[in-house]
Amino acid sequence: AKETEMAIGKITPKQFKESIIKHLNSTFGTDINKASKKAWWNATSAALNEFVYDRLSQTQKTHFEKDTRAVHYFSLEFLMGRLTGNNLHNLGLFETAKKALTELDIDINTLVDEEEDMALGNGGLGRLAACFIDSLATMELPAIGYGIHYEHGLFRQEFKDGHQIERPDSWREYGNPFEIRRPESIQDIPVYGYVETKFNDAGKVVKEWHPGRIIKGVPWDVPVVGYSGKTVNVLRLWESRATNFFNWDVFNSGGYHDAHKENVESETISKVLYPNDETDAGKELRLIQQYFFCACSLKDIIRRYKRAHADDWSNFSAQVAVQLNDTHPAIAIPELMRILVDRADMDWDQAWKICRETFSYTNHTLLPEALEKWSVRLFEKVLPRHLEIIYEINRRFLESEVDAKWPGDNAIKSKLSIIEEGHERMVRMGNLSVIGSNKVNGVAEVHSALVKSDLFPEFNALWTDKFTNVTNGVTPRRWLKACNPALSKLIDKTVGDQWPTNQEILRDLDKKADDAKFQKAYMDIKHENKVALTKVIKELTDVDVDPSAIFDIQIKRLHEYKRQHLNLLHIMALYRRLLQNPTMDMVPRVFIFGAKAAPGYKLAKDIIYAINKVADKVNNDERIGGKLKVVFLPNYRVSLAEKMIPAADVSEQISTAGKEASGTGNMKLALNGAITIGTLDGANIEIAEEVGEENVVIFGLTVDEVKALKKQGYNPWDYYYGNEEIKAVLDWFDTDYFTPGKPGELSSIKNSFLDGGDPYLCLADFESYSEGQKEIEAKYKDKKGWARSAILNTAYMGKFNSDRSIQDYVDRIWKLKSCTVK
Ligand SMILES: CCc1ccc([C@H](C)CC(=O)N[C@@H]2O[C@H](CO)[C@@H](O)[C@H](O)[C@H]2O)cc1
Repeated sequence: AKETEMAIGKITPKQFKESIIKHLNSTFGTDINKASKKAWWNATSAALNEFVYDRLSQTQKTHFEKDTRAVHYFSLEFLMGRLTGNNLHNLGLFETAKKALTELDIDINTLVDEEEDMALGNGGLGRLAACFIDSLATMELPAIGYGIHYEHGLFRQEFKDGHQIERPDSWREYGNPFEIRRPESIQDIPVYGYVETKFNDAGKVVKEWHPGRIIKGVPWDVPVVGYSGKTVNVLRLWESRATNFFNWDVFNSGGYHDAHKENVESETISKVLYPNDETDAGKELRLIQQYFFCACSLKDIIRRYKRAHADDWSNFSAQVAVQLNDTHPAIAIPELMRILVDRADMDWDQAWKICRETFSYTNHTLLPEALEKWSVRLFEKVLPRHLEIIYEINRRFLESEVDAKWPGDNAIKSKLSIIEEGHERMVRMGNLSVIGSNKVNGVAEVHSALVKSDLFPEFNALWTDKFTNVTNGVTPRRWLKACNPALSKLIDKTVGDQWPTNQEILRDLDKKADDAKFQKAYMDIKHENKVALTKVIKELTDVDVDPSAIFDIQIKRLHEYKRQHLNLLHIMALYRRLLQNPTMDMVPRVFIFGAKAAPGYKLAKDIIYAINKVADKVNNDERIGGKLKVVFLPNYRVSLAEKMIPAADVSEQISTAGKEASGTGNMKLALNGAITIGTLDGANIEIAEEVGEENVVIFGLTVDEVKALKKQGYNPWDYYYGNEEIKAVLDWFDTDYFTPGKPGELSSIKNSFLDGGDPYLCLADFESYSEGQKEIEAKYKDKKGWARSAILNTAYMGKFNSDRSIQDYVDRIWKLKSCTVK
């Protein structure tokens, strides 16, 4: 350990260079003169892994020796992005590697661009999981992330004539230096089949599940390097493989394909990530994905527990906490019950007690279409024994706990029941998660309040202290230290370099908020980052933008409730005002978008097309003198966000109030000095509280006003006929102005606002939004005032550090202790 400590801190660029060359030669069998950039990246990663693996085994050894209680973060998504840069920074080796590579005439920034994103997630939920495991390791908390080792992550997005085209992701094509295959920990997972009811010789009913197929689960470990490299935890991702490699009997009887069929089907389980964000597809394979990784993970946890506790289950929930990242892993609850009751022959009540003490559940969305419900029929087919266990959990819950509080009240019972009656009986994974967990939390104060008042009011009445809030956060290591090195260095010089693990230190920057010298240094860095982004924009879209214009950025998944189409309406209104008055005094503005739409989400794809068509027209319209530019960067992902966020002046957080559970992009953009224009939704409310009303621009209806307007009946036509600008802009969609020769190609957008009922109240918020944008313009013109606000946003983002979120989980839910790894 001593030499590693020493080695990490003390290795010289020269020694690191030699290590890179050694790995190039001996690990990758490549000669220095023939090495490709990919080879240099692999060799550099191998050189840094020497330190990672050492700390990894140190950490595991220590946790085992101290038999530490640990949290297990169950998530179907981990949106990790790239790891080379992050791991170098967290090991304190980035500058060393930079110098070593420079001596090899390699620019570290181009080298890290060789790495494919580990895009094993859709958006907020998946990225939050990645930030959380970074914080858990940095805070030296024993933790394991559990998920699926998808062969193909989130699709690659290309634009063809402005339309989104999906291409398969192949992150592992060139191998991945940051994963270790662990064949010694393979698990066998049963699915399908039927349940036999038997009586054991004590006359007790025993349930025997005869599975129709066994799937092999192969774990891949991705080291999670904490900042300062003391603790290296694990992210264990399960790959599905077929058990019997080849069914010779079927083959010999001439059925080659059938012989192989089973294999193919088993392997498809971890083949690809479902690209739906906030919309439940309800596909059989998705349910099997959920069960597969939960069953593998629980078996893995129990194997580790038994090493220290054999068959004494009494300490299980004291040693093991499992966090359910939304309802996607909720099947873990009946799976643990099956293991305890059917396999460990435990009586129901004791087993149920252990379950509830072990599991806790985080809700990330209120959208009805995102709440998972599986048909009883499908459950019967895929997981017959689990269905029985769910029925029993439900029966005991309704008959004891619900009836105790609401005797004979069937209405309440049907509301709280895990089973939704009706022509197609459904299993409500949200209700199961609440019933089977000791704690339920939302991800921002307003969201957690709505989870109690709107989503689970009866459960809240039944178990008030079960519900809590943990406002999201983001890791300042990736989202400031690594992605904005120039600003990091300025901060180091100003308040010292301990802020990556103690972000409250940034608060002291507020003393410099009005300091002209510091303002200049701070805004010069913003400008440099904008210049860098103009190059990326040119490379990806061939559009030239002026780095002195306002960079107004909206980056997130494409969804109606996030209202990228409200942003587009305002852009079209601005464009129209400019056409009517080209000399209009307007600070040049570049509206920058990044967003993927779920492949099956038509209107979302239409909105992407519309933004691209409007962009083409506006960007090539001489009459407006380049005052307005619109840019849609393709294939928005973590590594692109790291290039866009440091260059942002304005952060668009314009969701309909009550719809965005929290948001985390809002935190990253504010941390990097962007001024938020947003609604009082999700964490925007807490950001405004922390940075001060004068350092953000709030507009639009509040949560309660949205509810009131919906209640009284919202008619978007009133705004169409009531606001001439809205009418003109909407009518523009019907013409072929933006789609020459193809009138009406964009009409689906207009229709969604009118006939479609404008469900997310874009027209109702348009005027307030437009006023908000004028306020942004006015603020930007006051250079000193703007610089002050930007600096204060960076200074006051301490609350939104994922370390603070994790500390809240530790204090309120997990009751975990940190463990120093010598
Ligand atoms: C069943 C399909 C599906 C897939 C993913 C999801 C996620 C819960 C969607 C998601 O990513 N939600 C986002 O979670 C972030 C982290 O808490 C929040 O900051 C965002 O507001 C929320 O939209 C729902 C439904």
